[in-house]
Amino acid sequence: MTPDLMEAGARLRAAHDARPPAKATESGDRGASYSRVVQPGEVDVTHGAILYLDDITVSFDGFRALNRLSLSISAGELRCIIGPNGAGKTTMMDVITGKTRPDEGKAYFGSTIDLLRLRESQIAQIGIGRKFQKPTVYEQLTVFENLELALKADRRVRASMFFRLTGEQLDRIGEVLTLIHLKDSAQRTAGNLSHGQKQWLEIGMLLMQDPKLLLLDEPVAGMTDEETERTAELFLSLEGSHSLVVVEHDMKFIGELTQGGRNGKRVTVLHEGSVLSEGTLADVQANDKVVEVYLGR
Ligand SMILES: Nc1ncnc2c1ncn2[C@@H]1O[C@H](COP(=O)(O)OP(=O)(O)OP(=O)(O)O)[C@@H](O)[C@H]1O
Repeated sequence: MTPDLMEAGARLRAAHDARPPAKATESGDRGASYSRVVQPGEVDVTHGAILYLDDITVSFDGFRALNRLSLSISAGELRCIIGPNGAGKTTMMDVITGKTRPDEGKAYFGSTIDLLRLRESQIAQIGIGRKFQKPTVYEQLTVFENLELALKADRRVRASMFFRLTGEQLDRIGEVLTLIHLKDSAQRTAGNLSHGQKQWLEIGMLLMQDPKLLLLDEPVAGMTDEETERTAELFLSLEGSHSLVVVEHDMKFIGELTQGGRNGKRVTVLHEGSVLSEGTLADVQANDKVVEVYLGR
C-alpha cells in the first residue's frame, strides 16, 4: 500500500470517529443499563423485519421534522421512499444512521439491536451503509484503490498499515467492479469518471463493507437516462441479498425499480414527518391525499 493510501485511510477513520451526533440527548443514559456486545454482521431477522421504526419524533426548535413516524422494512426488501421537499426523508435517514437522536420513539435493526443506543460509527460497523446524495469518492485515487480503501475503512490505522489483500478480497473487488459497471475502469483515476460512474463507485465502496441494509439518498440525481436505468438494474440485482431503502424524487426511476425484480414492491410516501400512504406504486399514485400533496390541491 502506498503512503498516500495509508494517510487517506487514517484521515477517513479520524474524520469518521470525530463526527459528533447532531443531537445527543439520550444515548448515554439509555445505553448504560443493559448494553449488549455488538458483533459485526449479527442481525436477528427471524421476525422478518431488518429495520423497525416506531413512533419516531424529531423536533428542531419545536418544529416536528418527524412526527410519530413508524416504518418497517423486511429483510431483503427494496423499499422506495418518496415525498415532497421537507417531508422528513433525510431526517429519517439521519435517525437510522445515528446522526440525529430522536426526542421519542424506537429504532431497531433486526429485532434485537437498539439503534438509539449506538454511535454513528457503530451503526456503520453493524451493517447499515449510507450513500449520500453527492458522491464522495477519493478523486486522486484509482477506482481500484477507492474500493481497496473501503475494505480497510473499518480497520484501525495500525492494522491497516500491515494490511495485504487476500485472494478472497481481490475476488470481492472484482465482483463489485463488475456489479457497478467499472471493471474496465479499475485503473482510472476516480476524478476522471462521469458523475454517474462516481455514484456507482461510491455504491461499490459501500458494498465492499458488505452492509445488510443500504440507505440510498437520491442516487440517480444528475444521472443520464442510461445511467439511471443501469442503476435500477444494479439495485434490483442487490434485492434479496441486501435490504435497500431508496429515497428518490425521480418517478421514472421509481417506476423502473418497482416494475423489476420481486413482485409487490412497496412505496412509502412521507409527508410532514409521517407516513401518508404506503402500498404498490399504483396504490399510492391513486391515493387522493398523495395527489393533493404533490399537486398542492
Ligand atoms: N438541523 C435542522 N434544523 C432545523 N430544521 C431542520 C433541520 N434539518 C431539517 N430541518 C427541517 O425539517 C424538515 C424536514 O427536512 P428533511 O431534510 O428531512 O426533508 P426531506 O424530505 O429530506 O426534504 P428534501 O426532499 O428537500 O431533501 C424541513 O422542514 C427542514 O427544513
